[in-house]
Amino acid sequence: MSKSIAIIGGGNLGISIAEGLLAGGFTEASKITVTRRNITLLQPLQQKGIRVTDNNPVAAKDADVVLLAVKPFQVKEVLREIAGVITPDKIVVSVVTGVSIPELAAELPSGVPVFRAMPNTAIAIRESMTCIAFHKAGKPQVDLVMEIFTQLGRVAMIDEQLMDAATVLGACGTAYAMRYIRANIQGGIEIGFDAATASLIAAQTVKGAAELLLLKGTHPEYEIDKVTTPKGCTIAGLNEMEHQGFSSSLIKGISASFGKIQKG
Ligand SMILES: NC(=O)C1=CN([C@@H]2O[C@H](COP(=O)(O)OP(=O)(O)OC[C@H]3O[C@@H](n4cnc5c(N)ncnc54)[C@H](OP(=O)(O)O)[C@@H]3O)[C@@H](O)[C@H]2O)C=CC1
Ligand SMILES: O=C(O)[C@@H]1CCC=N1
Repeated sequence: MSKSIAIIGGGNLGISIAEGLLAGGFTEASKITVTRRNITLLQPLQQKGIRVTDNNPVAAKDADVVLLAVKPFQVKEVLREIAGVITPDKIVVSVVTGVSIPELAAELPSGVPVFRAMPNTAIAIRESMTCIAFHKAGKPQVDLVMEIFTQLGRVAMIDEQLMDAATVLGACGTAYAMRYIRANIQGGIEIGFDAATASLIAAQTVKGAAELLLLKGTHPEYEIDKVTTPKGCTIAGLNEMEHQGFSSSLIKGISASFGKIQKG
């Protein structure tokens, strides 16, 4: 029998997860419930057969898996609201940034398995990178959470202490990649393409480069060596990018995002 899942907080990420779960066939639409206070914004999900409500305890009571996708400052209030219906046979999964498993578990009855997962918005098309951490969960619960997220992209099991780093590299990373692609589009237009053609070339080129690494397991520099003809245009462009601080600016940006999470 397929599992039921309640997504508490149907915003950007909550909706993306619901869409991904539906597309992946994890469970039928009627077994997915999404909550938020302003449920009119969930109508597109409702039209797909997903249940929507503003009643968190009712949604959580009916679910095998309760997935928390509210903003960090909202999560404790939500947990207090649903704690009474969370029994140890349920699994709680939080995608909330910067709230630790002990902080989440402190608001719940003892014995409830608590997971943190850090996906990104590509979960809507089942191409997420999701890092997962847990304390004190049994194999069946771990297997179920893995099953959910492997349908939605790739998964890495990590120590919870790396969750902030995972947030930066995996979740913020989608925005960094978009900015890189946008810059390519801007450059592409400057050298002659219309915006639509530049967008297609930039996005598919980045996708192909990523697939080379994922499918072949090679190092980026190995693939770069194959593109850089001696005295050619690729190395001229790459070196100019590095003179302008390309890699350094990315590393500093990643570090700034990480610092921001750790400050709270
Ligand atoms: N966006 C991303 O790429 C990623 C986000 N995250 C984390 O996921 C979480 C959600 O982020 P994101 O989706 O971007 O944020 P959003 O603000 O888009 O979504 C949060 C949702 O929670 C709902 N909400 C607020 N209070 C309640 C409540 N009491 N009961 C039910 N629903 C409630 C809000 O709707 P309403 O006001 O109508 O109730 C809103 O739709 C955050 O903690 C974020 O750090 C993690 C990884 C990636
Ligand atoms: O920007 C943020 O704080 C959240 C965390 C990861 C993606 N969005």
